[in-house]
Amino acid sequence: MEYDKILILDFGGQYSQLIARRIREFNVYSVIKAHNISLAEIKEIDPAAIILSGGPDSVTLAGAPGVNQGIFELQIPIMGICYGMQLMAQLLEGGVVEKAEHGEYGKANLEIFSGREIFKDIDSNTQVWMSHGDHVKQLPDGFERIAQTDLTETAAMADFERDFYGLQFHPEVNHTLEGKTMLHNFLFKIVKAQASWNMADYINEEIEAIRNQVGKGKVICGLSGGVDSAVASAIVHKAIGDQLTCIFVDHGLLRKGEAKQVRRTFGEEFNIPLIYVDARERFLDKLSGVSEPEEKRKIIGEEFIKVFDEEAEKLENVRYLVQGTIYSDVIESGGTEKSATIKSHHNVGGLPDEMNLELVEPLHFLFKDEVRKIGEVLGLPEEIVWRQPFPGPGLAIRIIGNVDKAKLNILRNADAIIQEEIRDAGLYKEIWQSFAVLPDLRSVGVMGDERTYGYPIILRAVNSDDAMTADWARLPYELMQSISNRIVNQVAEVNRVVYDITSKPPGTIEWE
Ligand SMILES: Nc1ncnc2c1ncn2[C@@H]1O[C@H](COP(=O)(O)OP(=O)(O)OP(=O)(O)O)[C@@H](O)[C@H]1O
Ligand SMILES: O=c1[nH]c(=O)c2[nH+]cn([C@@H]3O[C@H](COP(=O)(O)O)[C@@H](O)[C@H]3O)c2[nH]1
Ligand SMILES: NC(=O)CC[C@H](N)C(=O)O
Ligand SMILES: [Mg+2]
Repeated sequence: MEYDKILILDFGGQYSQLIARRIREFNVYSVIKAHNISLAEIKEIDPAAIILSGGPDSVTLAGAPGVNQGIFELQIPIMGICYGMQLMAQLLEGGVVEKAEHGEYGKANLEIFSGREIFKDIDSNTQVWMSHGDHVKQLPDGFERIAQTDLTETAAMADFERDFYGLQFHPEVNHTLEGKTMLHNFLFKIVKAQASWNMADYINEEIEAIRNQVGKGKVICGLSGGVDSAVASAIVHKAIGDQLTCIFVDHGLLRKGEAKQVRRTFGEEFNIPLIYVDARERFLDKLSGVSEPEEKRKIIGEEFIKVFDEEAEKLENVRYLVQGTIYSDVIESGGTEKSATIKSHHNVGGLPDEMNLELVEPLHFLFKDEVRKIGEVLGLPEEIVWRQPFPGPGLAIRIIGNVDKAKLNILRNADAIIQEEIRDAGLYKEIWQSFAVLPDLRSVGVMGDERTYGYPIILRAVNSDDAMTADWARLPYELMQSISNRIVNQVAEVNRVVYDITSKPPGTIEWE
């Protein structure tokens, strides 16, 4: 690979992947490694620059994660972000870090008084996002203070001679309004990187990695009809051709008409063999009487793997399972060392402990909008690339409490009306997800002078960039009225429609 590489050393920060993603957006290659890799490995990577990420630990405590001191002798630019800056200050001669009297969390005004290239084209006062309890008390030799906030004297520091920079705030998050400019300045004015890497290169690298991983072995791919698995299978197919077979599982938790539509679209558009598995009864049996959300997720995750195992057995000599897992699935499932489990995504935290098949996940570190870009580069049809996400556990996590056929029917009918109305209003692509939720309660209504006692349907529609955060969509009133009318009139068991106006956080997109 002949592009400039930016090496990110990870100290367990929540946003380490976001740093990598910002760099990819500038068409520069980046690679994330654990903070403690050896100097020899670093030299092998031969980075054009190193970024030290944030992290939950405190450098003031014994046993805090460190880094090989040799990086400071490589004569390449280094940027430390938050914990990374504190570590730099502690390791370099003369620097002192201590616990601050007060932490600084959230938005802050950064006052810049120097900075040359790193703060080029940025106003001297700009909003940044902070999340720290420690601060740099004394600068290491050769450094100067280049910015401050009300609470933090050294909010940024630089050694212009050696091109070492420390930022106490997080340039990678959107709340740091000029964060992208700062990273851009670092990459192109300081590192002088070439913007020569792109998604096509990503695809080629993945193809090579997949070939190395699977060799001549046979591979199956869980194909759901969603964009992630469509893109994952397309990449794997490019890599290994007819070693790949796709498996589409109908677990009885799909939406109205979905099984048919997926079989048609992929049967026609993809020249990859597709096996359809009718697993409706077995999933519903396993879910019968179960109401706890995490329990449902685990059951579904496990049953998926059983189905994949059985299909693999039939095909013989299959050792690998491709999944369209993306980074938000991993983070929410508590899949990185420090992250908490919000919900066990069936394809990550919901997997059984023992697995026969080895996973192949070419999109593991990407965010959804990047997956869509790859889908476009690969020339996948627009209806696949721009399909709204639909969770693997399907309608089971949109029915609060017990799942049964009667409830599935109600939810399917209500959901189909929402899909149709959103499409007719021309909003399908613009909205991240729009769907119905069926809660486990009923209320009183009056229809045709009769008392009704029926279920409400919760309408959920959100805007998002990457599913990590989301806001409820400001749907036009006429559209909401039309959805409400149609659902109450056409879905017999429903007598009320409500709209969910909660963002994420504090809510999540799905209800379970
Ligand atoms: N019904 C299914 N049959 C086979 N595999 C599935 C099914 N549902 C989900 N999977 C597998 O689980 C992975 C994760 O599901 P997820 O819903 O996150 O992705 P997706 O369906 O590919 O895309 P999207 O998020 O846009 O719906 C899929 O990429 C796929 O590999
Ligand atoms: O494949 C999946 N398996 C799952 O178990 C799962 N749970 C949530 N989702 C989808 O992930 C995104 C974030 O969802 P939440 O805000 O509800 O956590 C949203 O797009 C959800 O639809 C899932 N996808
Ligand atoms: N976000 C961070 O990297 C925090 C660094 C360190 N844990 C602090 O509180 O100062
Ligand atoms: Mg899906």
